[in-house]
Amino acid sequence: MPTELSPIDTAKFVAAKQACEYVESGMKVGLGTGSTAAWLVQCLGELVRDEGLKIQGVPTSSRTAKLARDVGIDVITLDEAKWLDVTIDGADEYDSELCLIKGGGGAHLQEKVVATASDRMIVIADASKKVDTLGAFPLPIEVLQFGARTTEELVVETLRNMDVLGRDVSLRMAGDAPFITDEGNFIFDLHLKRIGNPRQMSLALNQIPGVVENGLFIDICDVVVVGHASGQVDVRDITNGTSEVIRFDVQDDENIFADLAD
Ligand SMILES: O=C(CO)[C@H](O)[C@H](O)COP(=O)(O)O
Repeated sequence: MPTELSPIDTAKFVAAKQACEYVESGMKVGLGTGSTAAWLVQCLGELVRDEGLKIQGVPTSSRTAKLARDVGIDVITLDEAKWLDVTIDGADEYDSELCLIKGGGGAHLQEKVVATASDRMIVIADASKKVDTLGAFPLPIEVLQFGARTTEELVVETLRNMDVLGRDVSLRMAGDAPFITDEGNFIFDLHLKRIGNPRQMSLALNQIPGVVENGLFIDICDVVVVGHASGQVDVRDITNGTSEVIRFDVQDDENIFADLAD
């Protein structure tokens, strides 16, 4: 583990570190997927190993499950947990109402199931994820492999009536083959450029039978924790309308990064 991080990793790391404040011993914690969530899992692992934090983690992907086990977090399934105290995850975009686009890492189905089964969802992000209007990031939808081409036609048809600026649909690939999710499904990325009405979009997409779940998270996220390369972290909680600014001293590697050094 490097003790010096790039500006973007510093931003992700300080957001993840601050989000650990929401986690207490005895909690069941949803563990997100992606590069920002990976920092969170590492920070929590450190607290488990060195400070006796006792949590049970519910991962949102096979990747996160492996990382969580590797860092010493007690991993359980969502069915074992039934309900979670908090889920902490990254996002591809968030707007002022904390509506999100997720699924850039192909895990939004499990992420949405886990976040919805939690008392609180905390998003950790760098400042580049903030948008005025969702949609510049392609919206992922997870679809059944069965009849995927027909589902694509139905998606294209549905988009005709939507307030968007682009309507291209692409099958997500992993090299020469389609990307396959942990649930064995395909992902279509919808290149919409601007989503005028995310709520309507989410409902319309989920009505198509072959669509398993779309990557819009609406009324799910409670708090956003935004890290900056300077070490500043902005916390906004929409459940109580509070905002807070925290500053980590990123010059002092001993203080901030040493925990993570091998
Ligand atoms: O939704 C996700 C994975 O499905 C991620 O949270 C999202 O893609 C953000 O990833 P990163 O933290 O690497 O920017």
